[in-house]
Amino acid sequence: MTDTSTDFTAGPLDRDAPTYIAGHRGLVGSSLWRHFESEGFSNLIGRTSSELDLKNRDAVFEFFRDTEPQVVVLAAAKVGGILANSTYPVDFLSENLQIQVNVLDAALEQRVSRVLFLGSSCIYPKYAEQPIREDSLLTGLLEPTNDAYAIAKIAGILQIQSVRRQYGLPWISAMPTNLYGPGDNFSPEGSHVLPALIRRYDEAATAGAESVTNWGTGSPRREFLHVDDMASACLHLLEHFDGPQQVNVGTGEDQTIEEIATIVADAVGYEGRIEWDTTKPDGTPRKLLDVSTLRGSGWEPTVGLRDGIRTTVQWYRQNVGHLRE
Ligand SMILES: NC(=O)C1=CN([C@@H]2O[C@H](COP(=O)(O)OP(=O)(O)OC[C@H]3O[C@@H](n4cnc5c(N)ncnc54)[C@H](OP(=O)(O)O)[C@@H]3O)[C@@H](O)[C@H]2O)C=CC1
Ligand SMILES: C[C@H]1O[C@H](OP(=O)(O)OP(=O)(O)OC[C@H]2O[C@@H](n3cnc4c(=O)[nH]c(N)nc43)[C@H](O)[C@@H]2O)[C@@H](O)[C@@H](O)C1=O
Repeated sequence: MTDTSTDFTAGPLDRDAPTYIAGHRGLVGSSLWRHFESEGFSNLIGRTSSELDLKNRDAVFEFFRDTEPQVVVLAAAKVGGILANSTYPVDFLSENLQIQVNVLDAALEQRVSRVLFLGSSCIYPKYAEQPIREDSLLTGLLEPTNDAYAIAKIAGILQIQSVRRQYGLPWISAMPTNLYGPGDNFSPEGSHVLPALIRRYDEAATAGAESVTNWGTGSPRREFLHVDDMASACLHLLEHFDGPQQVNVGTGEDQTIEEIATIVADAVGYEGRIEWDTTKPDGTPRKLLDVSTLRGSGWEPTVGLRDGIRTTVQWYRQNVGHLRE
C-alpha cells in the first residue's frame, strides 16, 4: 500500500487553532507548552492525567468531540529509565499502547489535520549501525531492558503511517534521543540517568560523601538533547516536514556515561570518588542517532551539554532539591 498523503506541503501552523499538547505537565510537554506560547499559540489545550486519563477510551473520545483540536502533539506516555523499564515491562507496553491508540483513534474520528507522535531512540535494534539511520527500524533484535516500551512505540509509528496510507492525513512521528532539562523526573529508582546523577551528586556534595556509586560499568554511550531544543524541533517538524518515516531528533554527538558523570560532578562541585555497581544493567552499548533528516530540514540544537546540565542543576536546586528533608 502506498502513502496517499502526498499533496500536503508543510507550512506555518495557525496560531489561533485549538492545539492539544497531551502530557503538558511532563518534561517534554511542559517545554512544548512554553515554546508554543512563546511562538504565539493562543489556544493551547492541556489536561492532567487526573482530569483526563488517556487510558479511558470513552473519556478521550468525548474530550476530542468537545475540544475539536486541529493540531495534536502526543507527549503523554508512561516513561522511565532503564530500571523502571526492565522491572515493569507490561506497564510500559500496555499503558503506552492504550494511551496512543485512544488518542490517535479519537484524533482520526475528528480528522485532526496535524498530529505529531513522539517515540524514542530505543525503537532501533540493539546493535544497529551507528549513527542510527531511520531506515534501521525493524532490521534487528531490540535491547531487552526496554523491548516492551519499544514495541509500543513502534506500534505508534505504524499507526501514524497507516492513517497516512488509509486516510491521507499528513501525520508524522519523531524519535527523540535521551532528553533532560527542567521538569525532569528526579526519582532515584525510576528516572533516566542524567536526573539520577544530578540528584545523587548534589546530595553527595551536600553531605561531603567520599564516593558515589552509579549503575552499570559507565562504558555505554548515550546522546543527550536539552528538552527546550526538543520542543523547538517538534514545532519545526510540524511546520517543515511531511512524510511517513519517523524523524530522529538529537544532537549527533554522544559521550560515555562515565564522561557524563564527570560533567555532573563538575556542575555540582563534587570532588569525591566514582564507583560502579555492575549488578545494574548497562542497557544498549550505544545509541547515537543519525540526525541528517532533521538537520537537512533546517533545524539544529542550540543548548550545549555542559550549559544544559549546569542550568538543569540550578533548576533542580530551586525546584526539587530544596524539598528534601
Ligand atoms: N525523557 C526522555 O528522555 C525521553 C522521552 N521520550 C518521549 O517523550 C514523550 C514525553 O516524555 P517525558 O516528558 O519525558 O515524560 P514525563 O513522564 O515527564 O511526562 C509524561 C506525561 O504523560 C502524562 N501521562 C502519563 N500517563 C497518562 C495517562 N494515563 N493519562 C493522561 N496523561 C498521562 C503525564 O501527565 P500528568 O503529569 O498529568 O500525570 C505526564 O505529564 C514520551 O512519549 C516519551 O516516550 C522519548 C525519548 C526520551
Ligand atoms: C530514553 C531511554 O531511556 C531508557 O534507556 P537508557 O538510555 O538505557 O536509560 P537510562 O537513562 O536509564 O540509562 C542510561 C545508562 O546510564 C546508566 N546509569 C548509571 N547510573 C544510573 C542511574 O543512577 N540511573 C539510571 N537510570 N541510569 C544510570 C545505566 O546503567 C545505562 O547504562 C529506556 O529504558 C527507554 O526509556 C528510553 O527510551
